[in-house]
Amino acid sequence: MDFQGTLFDGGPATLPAPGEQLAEGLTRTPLSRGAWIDVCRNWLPDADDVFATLVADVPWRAERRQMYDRVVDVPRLVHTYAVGEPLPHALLVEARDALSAHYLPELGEPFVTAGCCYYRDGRDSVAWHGDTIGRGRSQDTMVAIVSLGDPRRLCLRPRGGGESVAVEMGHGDLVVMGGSCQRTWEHAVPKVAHAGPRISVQFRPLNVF
Ligand SMILES: O=C(O)CCC(=O)C(=O)O
Ligand SMILES: [Fe+2]
Repeated sequence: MDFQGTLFDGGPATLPAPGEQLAEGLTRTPLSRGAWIDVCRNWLPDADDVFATLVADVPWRAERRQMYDRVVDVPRLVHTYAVGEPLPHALLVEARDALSAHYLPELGEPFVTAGCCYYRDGRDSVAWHGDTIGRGRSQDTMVAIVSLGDPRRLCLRPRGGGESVAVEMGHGDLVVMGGSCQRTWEHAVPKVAHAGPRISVQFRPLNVF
């Protein structure tokens, strides 16, 4: 597997003071129509250990069905941790709580669910969609993604047409889609010719899917 290890290997498996660390490390890119993305590189400590634990311990199931606002082809494995369900790694609890604390003034509520997706190789992908099953259809919200394993591109394009943008999501990186992003833009993780395994953990507020 050729993803880069973290700087934190062997160090204490805790996040630095969340507000401080996120406030310093995040870069916000405004998109059009009130959408934006925040990116923080190398955010999650011990990403190697979290990745290995998730591969082994998450009850992965195949997903290939209708989802979001249309029928999309979804070749990847998934599992969602619902509200109150224990997460499979302590660092994910820390990450979720750090995100909730940092974004509370803007979001007004905590992140409470964790959707996990396992892209086994470059053939696994998710097609263009917005997370619009719940409140994301009509309200501003946030979806915070922690990426583990091989880097993959998150592509975003305005609904109804326009130029797309792409963010590389690397091992331990944090990418947050916010504002109107779920309803005014779409996102996708396209297939690529060569990629090793990648896991995405998406933290969402209540009733955002
Ligand atoms: O793989 C990712 O990071 C994005 C996944 C996604 O957009 C979704 O599951 O709704
Ligand atoms: Fe999505």
